[in-house]
This record gives sequence, structure tokens and C-alpha cells, in this order.
Amino acid sequence: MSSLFPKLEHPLKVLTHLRPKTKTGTIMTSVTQPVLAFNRQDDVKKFEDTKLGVKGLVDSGVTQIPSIFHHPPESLINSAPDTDPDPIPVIDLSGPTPEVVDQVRKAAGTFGFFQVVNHGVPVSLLDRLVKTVKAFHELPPEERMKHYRRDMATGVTYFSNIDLFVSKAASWRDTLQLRLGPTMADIDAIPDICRNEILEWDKEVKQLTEKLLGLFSQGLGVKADKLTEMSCSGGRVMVGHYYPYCPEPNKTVGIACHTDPGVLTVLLQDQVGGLQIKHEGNWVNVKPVHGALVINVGDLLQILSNDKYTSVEHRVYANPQHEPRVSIAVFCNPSKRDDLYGPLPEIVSPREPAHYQQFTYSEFINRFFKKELDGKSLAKYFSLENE
Ligand SMILES: COc1cc(/C=C/C(=O)SCCNC(=O)CCNC(=O)[C@H](O)C(C)(C)COP(=O)(O)OP(=O)(O)OC[C@H]2O[C@@H](n3cnc4c(N)ncnc43)[C@H](O)[C@@H]2OP(=O)(O)O)ccc1O
Ligand SMILES: O=C(O)CCC(=O)C(=O)O
Ligand SMILES: [Fe+2]
Repeated sequence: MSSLFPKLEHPLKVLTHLRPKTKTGTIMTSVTQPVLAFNRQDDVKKFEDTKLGVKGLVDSGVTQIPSIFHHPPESLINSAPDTDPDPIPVIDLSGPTPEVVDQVRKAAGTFGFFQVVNHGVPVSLLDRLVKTVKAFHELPPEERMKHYRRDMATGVTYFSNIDLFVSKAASWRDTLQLRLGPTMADIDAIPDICRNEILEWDKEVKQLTEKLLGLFSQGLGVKADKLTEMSCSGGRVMVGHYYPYCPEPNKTVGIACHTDPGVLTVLLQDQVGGLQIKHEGNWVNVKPVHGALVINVGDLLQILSNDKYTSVEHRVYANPQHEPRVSIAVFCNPSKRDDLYGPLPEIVSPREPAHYQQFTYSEFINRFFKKELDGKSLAKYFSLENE
């Protein structure tokens, strides 16, 4: 440990020594000594080694966020102006199927996002899930840090920022991540405090994603079980994000602008708000609707649909409120790794030729982990228009 980070008895104390940057660019320690050399990777590692995430920073009472969280001006976020009524469609899944298919097709082709109600998942379970995932993130530090790990051996991980070591700036959130399918993570590795709710949620979300794939398939005019047959929701990864209060929300973000790589994402958000999507060049808030689930098209579904559906950029602002924000997303991906994916043959023709080449899911996901972190869709890497 460098002399700038004196050996401290409690890991939380290290956090107060992570260096904020002054306006002039001079880097000061918390005891206001000027420092000439600044190694970002050292500070990233020290933050990681606390195993307490941004929640630990907040608990330690930071009033200035460490410079590893400072985003460049172009990626900073202001709250988007509220639009009334909220333009993002709320679809009642209990409606007549042809109408629901039509609504899904339109929403997926324009916003790439919509909310669903009467989706079949008991609202009481959604409330319990948010409550218990929040309780996990608010366990005492010594309990929480026992879970902190990035390796996928058990299928359960807990960390701050999936891309902490590769991104240019870290974001103000922590995440509990679990593999739900095709095989569930080790049950014993799921934190006790939210285990029952996650297991119940897994059953419900599996049924819901199959229903949604049916609607997306019919919206393309192909047989209802086409996307399910292609195993499009066989691989399911759940994340439980925690966005604590940020003392300097104008210097960082909750989650940087990105698209989701897979087929579709089901997102449960609490009532705090913060998610924004890009629509016709403007940022639009996705307002929380109690009991609703937010659905969005991923890059792979955009490709399968030959651009009939669109994978849209979205982001979350750093939480300026003292009430922490919790969101739970399930990313659906194909479980057949070596099958070929590309625009569905049924929807391409000489009049509507394929916009994308074919590739295996393994090639696709390798591209995800290799791509520069530009926040843009993966679709461009498979586009035939580049050839
Ligand atoms: C870590 O390096 C990164 C990270 C990023 C992240 C950018 C973002 O923040 S995007 C916004 C939020 N999105 C997410 O947090 C992504 C959440 N996760 C997912 O959507 C899925 O986990 C998935 C990444 C799409 C993978 O899902 P799935 O295919 O169902 O799951 P697996 O079977 O477990 O994995 C498939 C394949 O990927 C390899 N892999 C999984 N996790 C990692 C990882 N953290 N680092 C490297 N490789 C990983 C896994 O080993 C499998 O490989 P095989 O060879 O066995 O097929 C952007 C850029 C980065 O570099
Ligand atoms: O927290 C949210 O509302 C969005 C999370 C998200 O976009 C993601 O995990 O990919
Ligand atoms: Fe996302």
C-alpha cells in the first residue's frame, strides 16, 4: 500500500482516503496534501479491495466522490424534463392477443422500450423482491463483504461496476448478479436474505419471458413459438442494482449510456426513478409505475428482427435523493451457443434483404466483451452494410 493510503484498521477508512480531484486538476488527499503522481488503476484496486462498493463510500460519509467516478462532461446526465403524459407505452398484457401483439410491435419498433401490467407476476412478489434485494445491499459491512466476488464459479457474484477495470470512469452503483438459466446458480451461494424471493421470481420471469417472446414472434409475423424454439430466453442473468445517494450527482452517473446486448430485458424498478432512454435524439424518463415491468429490446433481437425492432440506448442518473434506488433486471440470451443467429429467414426476401450476417452466440458474446466501451449497439459489428 502506498504512503498515500496509510495502513488503516477498518476498510471503510481507506475509502475516505481515495482522492477527490480539485477543480484545477491538482489531486489532494483527504488530509489536503498535494500529490503529483496519480495512478487511476491503484485507486480502482483500493476501491475494489474494500469489498464494500459505493454503499461503503456513502456509509463512510464521503461528501466528495473519488476521482475514479468522475465522468467526462459529454457523458454527464441531467434529469430529463418530465413529459406528460409519459410517452413510453404501458401495455396491458391481459388484453386481446391481436391488440397486444400490435402494441408490442409498435412499441418495440419505435421506443424499443415499453412497460407491461397484468403480466401475471404477483405484485406482492415484486414488492418483496425489491425489499429483500435492498436489504441485501444494506447488510452490515462485515456481512456484505463476505459476498463480494467477481468470479462466476457459483453463478452468484457481487461487485461494484461490471466494467470497473476496463471503463474510463466508474459509476455510482453496486450489483448482485446471478445466473438463473439454463442452470440456476448454486442455491447455497444466493444470499439468505433474498433467496426465496429470487427463486420465486425465477419461475415467474421464465414464464413471462416466454410469453413476451411469443408476442415478439407474432409481431414479426412468424409462428408464436419461433423465438422460444431458438432458445432466446434459455440463458437468463439477473442483476440487482443498488444506486445509493450520490453526494455529487453532477460529476458521475448511475449507469453509463449503453444498449443491452441480448434478446430482451425485463426490468423491475422501485419508485425512485432515474432510468432514461434515447428517443428521437432526446432523453426521456421511464417513470416508475408501481406493479409494472419495463421491457426492452436487446441488440440480438434487433438483429433477429432485421431492424423491425430497435435496441435503444439508455442510462441511469446518479441518485441525488437520500432514498437509495433499487432495480432488478433479467437479461435473456440464447442458451444454444453454437447455433447460427441472424435475421429470421422467414422475414427476409429479395425485397427485404438481410441487414446482418449470421453468427454463433459465442461469437456475439465475445464481441460484447471485446468491443470498445462506446455505449453503442453490437449490431453494427454484424451489419452487412459495412461490407
Ligand atoms: C467485464 O467486461 C466488460 C463489461 C462490459 C459491460 C458493459 C455494461 O455495463 S452494459 C450495461 C449493463 N449490462 C450488464 O451488466 C451486462 C449484464 N450481463 C449480461 O447481459 C450477461 O451476463 C451476458 C454478459 C450477456 C452473458 O450472458 P449469458 O450468455 O447468458 O451468460 P454466460 O453463459 O454466463 O456467459 C457467456 C459467455 O460470456 C463470458 N462472460 C460472462 N461474464 C463475463 C465477464 N464478466 N467477463 C468476461 N467474460 C464473461 C462467459 O465466460 C461465457 O463465455 P463462453 O466462452 O463460456 O461462452 C463491457 C465490456 C467489458 O469488457
Ligand atoms: O437500473 C436500471 O433502471 C437500468 C439497468 C440497466 O439498464 C442494465 O442493467 O442494463
Ligand atoms: Fe441496460
